[in-house]
Parts: sequence; C-alpha cells; structure tokens
Amino acid sequence: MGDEDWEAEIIKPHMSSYVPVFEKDRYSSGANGDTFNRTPASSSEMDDGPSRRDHFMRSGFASGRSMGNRDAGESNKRENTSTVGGFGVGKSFGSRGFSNNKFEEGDSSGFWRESNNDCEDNQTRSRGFSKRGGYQDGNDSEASGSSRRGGRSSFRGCHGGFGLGSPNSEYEQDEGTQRTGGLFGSRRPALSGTGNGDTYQSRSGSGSGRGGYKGLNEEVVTGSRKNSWKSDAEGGESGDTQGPKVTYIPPPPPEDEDSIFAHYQTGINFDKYDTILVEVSGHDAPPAILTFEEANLCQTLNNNIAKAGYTKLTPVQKYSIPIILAGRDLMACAQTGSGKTAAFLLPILAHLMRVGITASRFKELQEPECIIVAPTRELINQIYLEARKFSFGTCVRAVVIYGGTQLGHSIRQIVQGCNILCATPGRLMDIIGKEKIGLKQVKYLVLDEADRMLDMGFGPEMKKLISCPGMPSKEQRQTLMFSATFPEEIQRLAGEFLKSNYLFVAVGQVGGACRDVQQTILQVGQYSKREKLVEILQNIGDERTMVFVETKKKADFIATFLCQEKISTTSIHGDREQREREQALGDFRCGKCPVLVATSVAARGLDIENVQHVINFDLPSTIDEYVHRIGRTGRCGNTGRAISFFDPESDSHLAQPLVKVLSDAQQDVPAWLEEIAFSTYVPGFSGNARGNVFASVDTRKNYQGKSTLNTAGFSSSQAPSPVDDESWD
Ligand SMILES: Nc1ncnc2c1ncn2[C@@H]1O[C@H](COP(=O)(O)OP(=O)(O)OP(=O)(O)O)[C@@H](O)[C@H]1O
Repeated sequence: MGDEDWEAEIIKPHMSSYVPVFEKDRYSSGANGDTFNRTPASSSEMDDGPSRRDHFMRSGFASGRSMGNRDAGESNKRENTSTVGGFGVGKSFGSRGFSNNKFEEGDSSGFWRESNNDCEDNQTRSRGFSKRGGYQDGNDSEASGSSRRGGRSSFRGCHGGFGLGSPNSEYEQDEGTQRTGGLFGSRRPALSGTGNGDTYQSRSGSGSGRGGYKGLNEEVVTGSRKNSWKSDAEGGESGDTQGPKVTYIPPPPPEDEDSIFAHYQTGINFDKYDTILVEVSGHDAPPAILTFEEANLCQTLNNNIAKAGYTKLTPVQKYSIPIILAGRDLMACAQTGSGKTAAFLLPILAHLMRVGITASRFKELQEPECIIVAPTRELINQIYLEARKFSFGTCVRAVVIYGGTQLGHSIRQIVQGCNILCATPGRLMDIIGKEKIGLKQVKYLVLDEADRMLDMGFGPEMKKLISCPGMPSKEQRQTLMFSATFPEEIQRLAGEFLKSNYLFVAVGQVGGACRDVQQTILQVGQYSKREKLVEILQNIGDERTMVFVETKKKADFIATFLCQEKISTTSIHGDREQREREQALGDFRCGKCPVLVATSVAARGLDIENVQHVINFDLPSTIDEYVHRIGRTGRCGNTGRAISFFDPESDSHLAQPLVKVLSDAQQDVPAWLEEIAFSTYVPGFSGNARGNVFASVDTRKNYQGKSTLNTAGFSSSQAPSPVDDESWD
C-alpha cells in the first residue's frame, strides 16, 4: 500500500509482454486524443452540563458464533462459469488470457504493487483538477493495466482526451460537461464483459473524453473555492467546468409491490439483539419503545412495515424512534446490519405524515423537508429505496440524486416533487448551487455513516451544507447522525451540527464488530495472498463473497486474476463508471457473479442478501473501516464469516485494535497476533478508550467543556485522515 513504486514495474522489459499488440498500438499512437505517456505520477463540539442521565439496559451478549461451518476440506470448486456480467472471462480471458503471464509469487513485479493511489484522489479533492489527466495514473494504470491484463478485451482502457463538451447550464439540454472525468479525461481500466453481451463496453474512445475517471469531485467538491458554497457547485457537475459529459441515467426503481417490499429473512440471532447492552446519554431521554405499536405510527406506515417483514424492533430502533419523534437531535451508534436506516426513516415519515408536507410537484421550487446524505452512491440509492418502500402509498415523495449520473436526470426527479431528498454530498451541493431546491423547509438533516460524513473527506462539504443560505440553523432543524463507528474526534466535530442537548445512543460496544460475524485473521505475506485467496474461494464454492482490497487498480487486478482462475468475479470501485458499478452490484446481488472485489467504496452500509463471506485481501488502514467491511456479512441476525489477511510488514499498526475488536466480539485471538500487538504496543491505547483509534462512549463524558477544534472546525491533528479516499465518492 503505497510502499512501492509500481510505476517502476511498468518499464520492466518483461512486463511489456502483457500488452496485447492491438491495445498497445492503439494507446501508444495517441489516437483519439489520448495521451499515453508514462510520466511518473507524483505519488501520487460540547460543553454540556455534567448531569447526564445514563440508561443501561443490559445483560450479557451471547456470542453469535454458530456459524454455518463449511468443511475446510470441501472441494466445492466453482464451476467454470464464464463471467456473465462481471469480467469477461469467456472471450476476454479465454485463449488470450494470462496464460503466459502468470504473476509470479516472490517476484516484486508479480503482484501489482501500486503507490497508494488514494493520494491522487486526496490531491484531486484538495486541489481540484490537479492531476487527473494526461499524465495521471490513469495513464499509468493504462500502461500497467493494458500491459498486465492479457485478456484481450477484459480490461480496456477508456479513452480520455480533453473533455471539451460545451459548457451548458441548462439541464433540459445536454447539460454539458460534468466532472465525471478529470479535466483531461483520464483513461482508466474498464471492464468490458464481452463474453456475455453485457454493456460494459463503455469506452467509445471519442475525444470527448467520455469515461475518464469517475470524478471524486462529484461528491467532494474541491476545496479551492471553499469560502463560497455556491461557487463550488458552479464549478462542479453543473457543466461550467470542462470535462466529459455524464449521460448515464440510472434505471427507474421497481414499481411492483413485490419488488418494492422484497426483503431477506432475519437470521437465527435476531432475537439475541434483545440482549445487547444499550446506553443512552444526554438529558431527558424519552423511554424506549418495545413494539412498533408503541410508536403510534399511522396505518399506512404500519402496513408498509408489515409488508417489509418487520415484526420486531431492533435495539437501535427501540431507542431512536421515540427520540426522533420527541424532536431531539441524535447521534446513534449501533452495530452493522442492525437496522439503523429504518430507525431514522420511520419516525421522519411518521412526523411528515402527521404534520403534513409542504413540498409538492406543483411548486416551482422544491423545498424538501428532509435531506439525507451518505458517502457513496450505492448506499444513498439503497437508503432511497428504503424510504420509497416505507412511504409507499403515502403522499411523501422521496428522491435520490448522486454523482456519476446525468445532472438533468437528477433535476427532473426533484422537480416532480421532493419531500425526502437522498443525496451524495457533491451532487447535493451542485443542485443547491443551481438553486434547484430550497432549504427553508428542511426539518431533518440525516447524516448516515456520520463519522465518514464528518471526516476530512466530506466534513468541509457538510459544513458548507449547513452554512448554505436558507438552511435552518441547528436550533431550528433536527439533525440525526448514524453509524456503527464514532471516533471521539469525530464526535466532537459533530457538536457543531447538533443541538447541545442531543442524545447519544450506543448499542453494544461503540465501534464494535457485529458478533454474528466469525472473524479469522490469517498471517499471509503479500506474495502469498493470491494463492490463499483462490484456495479459500475454491473451498467456499458459490457462496457470495466480498473481497476487499486497498486500491482501485488492485481491485481490477484481483478481479481479473480470479476470472482467470475460473471464479466468476466482478468488481466495484471508484474508477468504474456508475453504470458499471450498478451493473456489478446487480450481478453480485443476483448471484450471477458470486465474488465481488471491492475497495472501501463498498465497505459501508451496503445491505446485500446472502453475503456469507468477507475477505480482507488487504486490511484497511483503520480499525473502524475493518468493522464496516466485515459488517457486510452477518446482518440482521444472520451469521457470516470474515477472513482477513494480515501482513506483518504492513498491518502491524492494526494488531492492537484488532485484538481488541476480536476479544470484544468473543472471537479467538491468534497468539501471533497478540505477540505483534504486544511488540507494537502503543502507549495510551487502552482497551476501553482505544486511544485515538476507537471511541467507546459519548465523548461528552470525556471532553466536557473542552474544545479542540480549530477555527475551521476540522482539526487536522484531531480528525482522522480520510480512509482510502480513492474509493469514496
Ligand atoms: N426491525 C426489523 N425487522 C426485520 N428486518 C429489519 C429490521 N430492521 C432492519 N431490518 C433489515 O435489516 C437489514 C439491515 O438493516 P440496515 O441496512 O438499516 O442496517 P444498518 O444498521 O444501517 O447497517 P450498516 O451499519 O451496515 O449501515 C436490512 O435488510 C433491513 O431491511
């Protein structure tokens, strides 16, 4: 992870043999305006009173470790299926695959070592269009990608060139350029599933630069114009900035009731939720409710809840629903997969149904009563579908907008009426900047994955959002924050968004891993990882598995490698076009591709049925991210397994927090891991406070009266650096 100059690899003579001749010619020719050079990328608040009433509902927690064990020796080898929709195994990898290009273990070039290209995105976020373009890693990746991907059309570089679509602010028209590509429309790997007739072949190679990198700036507006809430948006996807057009219009959501209410079964450990310790801190917290009936929701809402298969509240719902209904601000922390989405949606909908809505499709300016933000496109879309499900048959209309899609489409959705606006930050700011929505009616501001929304990656955007003209002050709106993890420093930052008497709900160990996930840590060196991965996947058979890697390029690489190994695989990461991302997720959801290789873009919030395994091919840089990643399995009382490759060379800093997370979740802790943890002892790290790594309590208890914020509110020394920014939207 950033420890090696992989750029150097691409100039190794033997690597050039990976370049299929036609690809090489095409790219090196500079045709289509592509620049295919190999210039090395430059590596790349709460002074609240002390008397807080703490509620403790407790009993022990039974470990949910009754796993559906698989016989380790089972040779349930995956069928040699051609990858339908994922990577074009069939034609793509068939005869012209990697046959002569085995990635040699122990060969430093054997693995696709990359500089941590998070850097490039960090830079992009902070400097705008600094280095996306002709010279950037896209080229490098192209070089390495095309040179290492033997599959004939399995991974095709997309063609950038200069995105010179004419600026055009009228969404009704072709809204001009959006920042889906860098200014120069970098090329990047593309998955072209030629073997199945899917639509992955997106690279037209036109000079419009279509398909450049997907443009993190869509969600994180660059900081260069940080004093102007509007100018950011104007310089964003609005089309005022040159860049390739984004024409993708996502398919409409399902209309039939069966699809809208489709859900998976709660698992055998669902009832064990009742035994989880819950702590509520803050003054005058309303009592928890025990049943949906006690929430006193309207009949339509109750019908929808029943149709969704919900019969019993989860702990976070028992506490959050009455708190939100009482009009209180809330910061809620509950384990992954325990129903946080419904915990905020249901009371918001109940309130809107009770007081009535103001926004209507007949108004020229849409003024939503609720804005929900989440860090990734897929997650916000999932939240929207939940909002749509629970509001079914009501007058409340939810709308979703996110980057990577046609801006005009987003605006058209809004003008049809918008009460609940689900949005990723960049697209939201763009729409606000275009004055397509008014903020005066906002009663609820929800930050899902709030710790992520407030860290250095998205925090400044969120600050701009609450400073936008018309946005009600925190005293006049209700602000709700949800996550499975809440580092202390982020909790302190959150105070700026919340009324001082907000309530803090902690379900179980704050930041703790879901106990329904059986966690295994294997010591695997960098060069043995692929072999180990294949071995594990072959034993797993066709059970749905998410494989997390640290960088986008590695995601492509590993997915390609697995396809070559006849394991149907697809991938999701920030360099894929939105259409491709949605296709990949769809193929994974339906089981067409039982393996999904992902960067941390898929680590948070995604709720996919039947994900039985999570494999951390690369461990993430923080323990919180680890908790989110493994939380893609073992959801809603179901059991799951997580296997993580621990490379002492690069992961030692995680040993201590890992030991803590494992033991808190009553998992076996390998002796070797304890030894590493001991030898890398970090003074100040304690099991309870987790030092800077992990919050365990409402920080108001620890930091009453103290403020460590700098004037900007985002202390670089306090706030964690963004996790794997390359993967986030
Ligand atoms: N009371 C309930 N009864 C049955 N199913 C529920 C209930 N509440 C939520 N679920 C289901 O549990 C699954 C997980 O819920 P959700 O995605 O809201 O979890 P989460 O806590 O937000 O997870 P994460 O931390 O990963 O974002 C969803 O499929 C949801 O429909």
